[in-house]
Amino acid sequence: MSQAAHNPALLVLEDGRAFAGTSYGATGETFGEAVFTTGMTGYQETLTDPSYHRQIVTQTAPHIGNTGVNDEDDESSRIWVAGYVVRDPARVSSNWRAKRSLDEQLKAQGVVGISGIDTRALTRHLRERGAMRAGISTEILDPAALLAKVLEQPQMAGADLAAEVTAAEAYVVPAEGSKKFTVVALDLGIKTMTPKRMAERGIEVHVLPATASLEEVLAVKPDGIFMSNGPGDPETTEHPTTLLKALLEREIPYFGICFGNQVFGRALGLGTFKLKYGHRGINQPVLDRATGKVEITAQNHGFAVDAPLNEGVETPYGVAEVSHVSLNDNVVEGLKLTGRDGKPLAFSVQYHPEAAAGPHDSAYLFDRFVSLMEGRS
Ligand SMILES: NC(=O)CC[C@H](N)C(=O)O
Repeated sequence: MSQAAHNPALLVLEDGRAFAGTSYGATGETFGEAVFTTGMTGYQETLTDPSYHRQIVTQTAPHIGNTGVNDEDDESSRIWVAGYVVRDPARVSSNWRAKRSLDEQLKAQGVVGISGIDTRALTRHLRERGAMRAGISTEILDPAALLAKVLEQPQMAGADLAAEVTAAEAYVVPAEGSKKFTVVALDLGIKTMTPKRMAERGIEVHVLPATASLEEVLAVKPDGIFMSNGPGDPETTEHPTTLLKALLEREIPYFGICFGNQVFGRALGLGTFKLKYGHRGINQPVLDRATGKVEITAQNHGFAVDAPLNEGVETPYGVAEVSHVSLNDNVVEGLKLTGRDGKPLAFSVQYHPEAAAGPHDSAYLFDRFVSLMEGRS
């Protein structure tokens, strides 16, 4: 190991729990909400998921970095996690696509991390006490001093972050093969794989910044509307929620993923709330209540929609129902709306059917979006 790998680092949680470890990635200090993800693979996709903006992510899998970092698997243009916590980083990257080590990539992008700590104890702590603010430092190694800085940081509840991750300019992802439909995708922190999964099905995707107006959306003459995943508290999504209400009023088919599920819930008049420690990983079981099928899903959410599980909700746009639930804790994992004409109008899921790095059980939802638009064209 290099000399730098032996530099000390400190992780402190806002309730005072501290973990002394070794510097990993960039040196310096960083702050965010401490959360854990249970994915055994896909660390490159995790790191570049904009929904992790302002979060310090710990991997429950102990050995991370084995396959290095390649030029193909990024889910956006940069690493978004605020900090990274790994038990036992790989000393050697081994994969035919690897261009550099994970440690090098973290350093190149200035991402401060810590390794060599008991990530199982950290995960158990977050599971018992809930996700909470944290800091990692290679400079302040006194827990009380770092804790004082952690306590100055903003909470995730109430955080309005979409503007910090959205595209500055609109762009188009062309349909692969012959074009069947045009969709506007509102970018609240969209991942690369999402427009791609639509393009593969003949959809031309117009990705618009989170601030796009109703006029800008309608100017595209979309057959359908999509709203993406994204960081922050769904209670702050006033503009996307107002926009979606206007689009549902016009009976334009809608599909939402993750943040897009929460925006949909709010547009339907439902509330959202913060989960104790959230769902993050690529091994989360979900029940599709219409078919009785269980999907193993990719997830990354700390908030959820509050909806009655066993009765429909009357809304100005039709009747809404809970379509999917988590088999771990019954949290709402999907919503569907039947329009005033009795036909399906909109649906959304709290998890990630685009699922890079898998699993692909939920890819059928993109086909369902195509069918939804066919049913209304
Ligand atoms: N991946 C997402 O879109 C997450 C949505 C929201 N920020 C949450 O944590 O619940």
